[in-house]
Amino acid sequence: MAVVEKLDPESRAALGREVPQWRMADGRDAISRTFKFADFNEAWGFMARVAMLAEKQDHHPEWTNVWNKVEITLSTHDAGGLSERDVALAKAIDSLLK
Ligand SMILES: C[C@H](O)[C@H](O)[C@H]1CNC2=NC(N)=NC(=O)C2=N1
Repeated sequence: MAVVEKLDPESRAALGREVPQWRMADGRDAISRTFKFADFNEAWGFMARVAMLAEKQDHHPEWTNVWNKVEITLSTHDAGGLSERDVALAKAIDSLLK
């Protein structure tokens, strides 16, 4: 397994521009975003697509789903915090909505 580095300060400072829809997760070195859909069917379809992205990137979300709401938190367990992998997955997830 390649060593995964935590985000460097410049990349951290750029998060607001790179992934503007994501916020820092409370008390964690992680980013979170909440998605709301019309109903469970839409939410589940979104989760299925995120799951495929996660498998493709070998980078997996921490997530909860309540009916039409999906909350996703991204952090890199192998790095003990945020890494470029989290930014990449967040961008890929956002692109599912376009
Ligand atoms: C063996 C496997 O490649 C690693 O465990 C991957 C899987 N998915 C992962 N997902 C996340 N979020 N962090 C990781 O460190 C991670 N590591």
